[in-house]
Amino acid sequence: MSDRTKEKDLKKVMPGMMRIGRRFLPYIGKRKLLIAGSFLALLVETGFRLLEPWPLKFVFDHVLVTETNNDSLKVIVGHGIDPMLLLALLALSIVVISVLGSFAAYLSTFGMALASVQILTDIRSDLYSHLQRLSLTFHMQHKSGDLITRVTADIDRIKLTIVKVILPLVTNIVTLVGMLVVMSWMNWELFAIALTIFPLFYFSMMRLIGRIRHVSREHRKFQGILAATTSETIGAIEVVQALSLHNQLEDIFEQQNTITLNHGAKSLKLSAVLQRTVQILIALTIALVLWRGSHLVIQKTLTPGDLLVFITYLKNAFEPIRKLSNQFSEIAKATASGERIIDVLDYEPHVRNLPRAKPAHSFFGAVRFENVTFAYESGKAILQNISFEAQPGQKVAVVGASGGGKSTLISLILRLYDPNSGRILIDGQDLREYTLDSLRQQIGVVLQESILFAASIRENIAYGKLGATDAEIEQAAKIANAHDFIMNLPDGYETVLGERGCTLSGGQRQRIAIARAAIRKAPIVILDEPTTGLDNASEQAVNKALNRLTQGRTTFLISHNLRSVEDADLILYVEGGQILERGTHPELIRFGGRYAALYQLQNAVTQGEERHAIQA
Ligand SMILES: Nc1ncnc2c1ncn2[C@@H]1O[C@H](COP(=O)(O)OP(=O)(O)OP(=O)(O)O)[C@@H](O)[C@H]1O
Repeated sequence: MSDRTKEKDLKKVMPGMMRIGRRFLPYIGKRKLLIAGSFLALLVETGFRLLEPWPLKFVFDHVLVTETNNDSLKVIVGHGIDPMLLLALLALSIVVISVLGSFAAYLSTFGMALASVQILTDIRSDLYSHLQRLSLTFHMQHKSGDLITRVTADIDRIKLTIVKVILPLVTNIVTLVGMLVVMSWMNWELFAIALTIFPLFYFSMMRLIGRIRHVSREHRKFQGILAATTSETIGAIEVVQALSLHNQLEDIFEQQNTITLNHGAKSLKLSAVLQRTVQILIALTIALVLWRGSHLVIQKTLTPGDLLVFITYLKNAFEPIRKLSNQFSEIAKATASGERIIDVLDYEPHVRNLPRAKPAHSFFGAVRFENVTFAYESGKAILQNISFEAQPGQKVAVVGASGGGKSTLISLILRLYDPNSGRILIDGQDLREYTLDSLRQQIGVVLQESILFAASIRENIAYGKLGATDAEIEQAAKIANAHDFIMNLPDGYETVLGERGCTLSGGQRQRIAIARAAIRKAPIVILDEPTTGLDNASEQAVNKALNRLTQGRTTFLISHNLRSVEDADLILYVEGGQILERGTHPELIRFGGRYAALYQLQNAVTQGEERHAIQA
C-alpha cells in the first residue's frame, strides 16, 4: 500500500472522531466538574499502577540475589534493616498499593461512567426534540425505522463504547505514558528498543481501523434498513395479512438479514486480524528487550530488579495497547454511530422560524392565498398559482379529483411546507412572520384517520392544549359528542387506549380527535375528510360534533362528499394543482361545470341507493 493510501485511511478515521468531539463538546462542558474529579482519581490510580512492580524489584535487588556459582539463593542483610522485616513490609506494600489503586480506580470509573451516561441522555433528548421539529420533507426522505435506530441503538452503542472502551482506553493511555516516562528514566537503550515498535504498530493499526470503520458504517446502515422493514411490516400488518404478502416480505427480509450478517462478520474478522497483528509485535519487542537487557545485567549496568520492572512494564504497557487495538475497532463503530446522530442533529429543518418571526397574536381567522405555487420535488409543481381568501368564521370547502392537491394546499396553512413562490397571509401577515408554535397552536386539525397515542383518553385530549384542566377536557369532549361514550367505558377518561387508539371504533376515535381540536378553541380549523370510512350512524355523530367545533371559526374542509359542502361560504374545485372552479354551491350548480356534474352524479348514486334500501 502506498503512503498516499495510508494517509487517506488516517484521514478517514480522524475527522469522524474530531467532528464528534467538536459537536459534543458543549454537552461534555456541562459535566466538566465531574469529569475533572474523575480524571484526578485516574491520575492517582495510574500512580499506584506504576508502583505495582517496585516491591518485587526491591525483593530481587536487596533481599534475594542469585548465587551465580551454585545457583542457590542467598539472603543478604541490606541497609541495616532486618531482611525478614523488609520482606514483610514489601509484601504488605503490595496489598496497600493494590487496595489504594483499586479505590482510586473505582472513583474514576464510576465518575466517568456517570458523566458519560448523563451526556448521552442529554444528547438523546436533544435528538428526539430535533427529530420532532424536522420538516415533513426530511421525514419523507428517511425511513422511520432508521431514525428510531439512531435514537435508540446508536446512542446505546456510544454509551456502551464510552463506558466499556473509551474510559479504559483513557486509563490505558495515561498508564502507558506513565510507564514510558519511568522506562526512559530507568534505561535509555532498552527504552529505545521498546519505542521502535510504535511506528510499526501505529501504521498497521490505522490501516485496519479505517477499514473497520467503513464496514461498520455499512453494517449500521443495513441494520437501519432491517429495522425500517420490520417497523413498516408491523405498522401495516393488516395489509400484509389481507394481501398475503408475508412470503414476499420474508424473502426481502431474508436478503437484508444476510447482507447485515455479512457486514457484521466482516467487521469481526477485521477486528481479529488487528488483535493478532498487535500480539505478534508485542512478542517481538519483549524478546528484543529480554535479550539486550540480560546482557546489561551480566555487564552489571542494570540490576535484575530493574530488568524485571522493565519487562513487567513492557508487558503491562503493551497489554493496554493490545486491548487498544480491540478498543479502536469498537471506537470506529461508535464513531459511525456518532456521525449518524450528528447527521440528524445538524440537519436544518426546511421549515423553521425565521430570525424575525414573532409569536402570533390571537388570530381573527382571515386567511389569504396569494399566487401560491408549491412542489415537493423541484420542477414538479403540485400547486400552481393558487389565490383565494377566507374571511374570519367562513367555511371554505376544497373538493376535486383524487391527487389534485387538496391536502397539499391545506398543509401549507399549517406551514408543514413553505410555498416555492407566492405567500399565505393570516390576518394580513405572511405566515412566516409568526413563530411556528404560535401559528400551529391556533389551528385545530381533524384528519381522515386521526392518530391517537397509547395513553389515557384524558391525555389524548389534553395533547391539544398544554396544561389543559380536567374541566376543559370534559367540556371539549362534550363539544365533540364524546363525553357520553367515554363515561360508559370501564375507566372513563382514564381508559388507556391500545396502540394507535385501536380499542375504539372509527367514529369514537374521530370524536376524541375532535375533542383534541376543540380544546384549543382555535380560530382556524382544518378538516381533511373527517368522516370518510364511517358508517351512517357514526358519520351523523361525528358531523354533529364537527358542527359544534367549527361554529364561528374559519374552517377548511376537504371532502369527497359534496353534500357535506353545500353550506360552505366558498367552494374551491381543485384539479391538477389549480382551482378550476370557485363559488358557493348554488353558483357552481348554476355554472354547470365539473362541480355540478360531480354533484349530480353523487346525487343520482345516493338516490339509487336510497330507493334500493326502501325496496329491500
Ligand atoms: N410528501 C409528498 N411527496 C411527494 N409527492 C407528494 C407528497 N404528498 C403528496 N404528493 C403528491 O402530490 C399530489 C397531490 O397530493 P394531495 O394529497 O395533495 O392530493 P389530494 O387532492 O388531497 O388527494 P386525495 O383526495 O386522494 O387525498 C399527488 O400527486 C401526490 O402523489
